[in-house]
Amino acid sequence: MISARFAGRLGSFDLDVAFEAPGRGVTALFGPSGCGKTSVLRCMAGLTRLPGGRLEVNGQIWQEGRKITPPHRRAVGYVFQEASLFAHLSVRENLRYGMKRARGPLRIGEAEVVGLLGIEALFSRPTAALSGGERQRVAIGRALLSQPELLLMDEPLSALDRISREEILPYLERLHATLEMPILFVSHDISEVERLADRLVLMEAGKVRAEGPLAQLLADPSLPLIHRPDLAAVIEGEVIAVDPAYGLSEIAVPGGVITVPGALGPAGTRRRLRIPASDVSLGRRAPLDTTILNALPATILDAAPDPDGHLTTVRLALGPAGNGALLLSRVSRKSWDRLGFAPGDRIVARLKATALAGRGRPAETAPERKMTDVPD
Ligand SMILES: Nc1ncnc2c1ncn2[C@@H]1O[C@H](COP(=O)(O)OP(=O)(O)OP(=O)(O)O)[C@@H](O)[C@H]1O
Repeated sequence: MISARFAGRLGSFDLDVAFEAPGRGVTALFGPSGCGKTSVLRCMAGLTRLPGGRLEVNGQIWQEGRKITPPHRRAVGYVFQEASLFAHLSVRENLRYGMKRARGPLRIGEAEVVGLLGIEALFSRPTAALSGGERQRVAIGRALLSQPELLLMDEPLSALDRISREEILPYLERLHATLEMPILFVSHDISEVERLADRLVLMEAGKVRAEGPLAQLLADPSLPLIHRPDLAAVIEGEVIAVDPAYGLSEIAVPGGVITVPGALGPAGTRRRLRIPASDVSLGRRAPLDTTILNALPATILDAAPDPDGHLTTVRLALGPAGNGALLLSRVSRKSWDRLGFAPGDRIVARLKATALAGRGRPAETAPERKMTDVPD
């Protein structure tokens, strides 16, 4: 468990934040440029000292007002935007440097780090011969081998091109699924946050505007995130069946089962789905003649027009009882008015399965089961 509060002045900037984060999983600090995200991470690492603060990490007090544990006495791993590897050392020597800096008891071994980040093949290379994504993986490995109690990542992907970013994201997802360690992740790219974070701390002008579970905050009608053009719901579920012939997987989510393209791993694998609001349409009943595979019973929670007034954003709860996962739909205000839906209405949400392609994320493995093995 992490409990953080930092208040004070940095030049002409006022920082006044307080938030909590669980002792495991990824908490994203998200907000516009200059809102104070890096300053919070620096306070957590002890690099910036604000006398009005308190920091507790898994039962250890690292700051209590002016009593501040210096950075070198904190078991913190820090990964920066640009991987700062030692140029004169090989990859393996860089990793060994991390091990020498180990503060706390052994939590993660070299073999596990190397396996998780896929860096064995890079071992003997000089760091100058690495791509941006490879450098960042080595930097993360070095940080992990210092046996941190807490891993801080400040925009670790923002210096990478889109392809390298896509390459490295699955490694970060694996870290998230495997490590028993809290990760504080700073980003101003919501798509990274949607893929990696469990919790969100939304910052604005040096303050915490809101904090809570990711899926809830992404869909909170009182927050500005609801108005973004690429609005999407993030839903966690479990693979229950795979149909290799059609290349489809069935994912059980709270309140329903969603069919998704791709063989998304053996039954039991946890997956995260990102479902764009623009790919969800609404109807009174299940469509008869359509190519749409997913027609899910749901209940309308509420609806609000977008700022320009042409679109309506609808929040839905999946399932016949209307208590399942939160789904979002963005429809034209004209069709919303024409259909005359209202909060509390039971409707059918239609999702285009292709809209979900490749957006799962692996977790624990479980024995393989095919769709054909699942009883009707
Ligand atoms: N040591 C300092 N002295 C003076 N001003 C500072 C100091 N540290 C941070 N600031 C100011 O605090 C504000 C917040 O900076 P910070 O880097 O924390 O924001 P950020 O949200 O991480 O921004 P970005 O997303 O652009 O990296 C900025 O206006 C910055 O200039």
